[in-house]
Amino acid sequence: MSTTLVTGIAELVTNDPTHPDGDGSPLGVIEHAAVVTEGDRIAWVGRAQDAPDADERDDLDGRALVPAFVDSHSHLVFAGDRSAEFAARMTGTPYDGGGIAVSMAATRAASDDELRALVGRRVAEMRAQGTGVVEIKSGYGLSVADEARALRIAREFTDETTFLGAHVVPPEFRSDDASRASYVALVCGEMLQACAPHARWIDVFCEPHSEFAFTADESGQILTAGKEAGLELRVHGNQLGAGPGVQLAARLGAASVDHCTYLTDEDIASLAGSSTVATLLPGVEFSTRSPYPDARRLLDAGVTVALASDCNPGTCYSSSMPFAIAVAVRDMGMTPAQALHAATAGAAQSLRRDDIGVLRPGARAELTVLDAPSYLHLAYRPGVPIARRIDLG
Ligand SMILES: N=CN[C@@H](CCC(=O)O)C(=O)O
Ligand SMILES: [Zn+2]
Repeated sequence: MSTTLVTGIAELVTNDPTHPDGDGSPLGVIEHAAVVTEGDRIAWVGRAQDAPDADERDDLDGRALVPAFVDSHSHLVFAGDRSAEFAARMTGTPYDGGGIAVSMAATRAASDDELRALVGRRVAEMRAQGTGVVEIKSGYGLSVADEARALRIAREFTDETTFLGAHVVPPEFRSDDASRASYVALVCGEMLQACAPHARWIDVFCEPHSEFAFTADESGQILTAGKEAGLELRVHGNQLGAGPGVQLAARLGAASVDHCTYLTDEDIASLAGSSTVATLLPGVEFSTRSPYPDARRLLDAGVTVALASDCNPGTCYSSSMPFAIAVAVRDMGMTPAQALHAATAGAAQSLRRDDIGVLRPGARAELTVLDAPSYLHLAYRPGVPIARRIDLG
């Protein structure tokens, strides 16, 4: 297998605090560094002066190199857009999840090839901004065939696929309580059976503040059925107000609870005593004019925090992890180091992966180069396209 020596790295973020050449911080920063890759894996990391030889060389000419961003929350399988809904929100209309049915109708009407092309374009957009591994959810099909199709297409782009039949109750099941209950039964039964072969994860929009989303009881039923079918758990929780999602996720051992816009002290205590990662989605508060959560409350309590884009047509049509980092630093109380760690190692932990989000021998060679001498520029230069994933494999 061919090896490549990457030189000219002014600043290398390893996320390996134990590296002997590192600064001992959680980012494990090495100055004047080099990296050797072998195929799709990291073979060596250290100071440039100690670097071994390799078949090929790539000189970064004084740039910073970081682990590729891990985008652990996205909804890329959709057709159409909801720009008019966004414009209405900017003049005061609150977000309530009702628009998901609009995207559902457009997505159901699209052909497989149209959806595949749309997802491909969005993944390429992410890669061009420094993202490596991406998680992709279903959730705009909301029928057995349309959810399974969304996951089959998502699987063409990533192994991190998430069944989100419980995104909202679709309009055809909203007439009364019995009809709603029959949708929950469908998600737990036939839909789950059709989708589980194409998914690693199951997720639910647990949100009592939206009439379209799911209660704690319904969410618990759906997550438990998913777990029995061999899927691992994720939760959309506490997005529109304080609610049961965070504590449900912690109790059921979910890998991640995402949004966490509104958190009580009890929510934070339950996360601190669990293995559940709190995934913050700064683009959502930005694009819905919602209050930003205080990431410091979580970090001070010892909770692992991840950042992700939540790229979707409703609450945040941005695929940019550097944007999420910049907003988290500006408005959520994170330091630039905490935000980068959350967008790489934290997000990897939310996917229960130890082979990404870190640059150490044996990890995947998922590398992002910055057109800047330091990772600080990610937040310092918002909106400037300085990050790009490099593929040496
Ligand atoms: N809130 C639930 N789901 C998405 C939004 C989906 C949409 O509005 O289309 C989210 O993560 O914010
Ligand atoms: Zn989401």
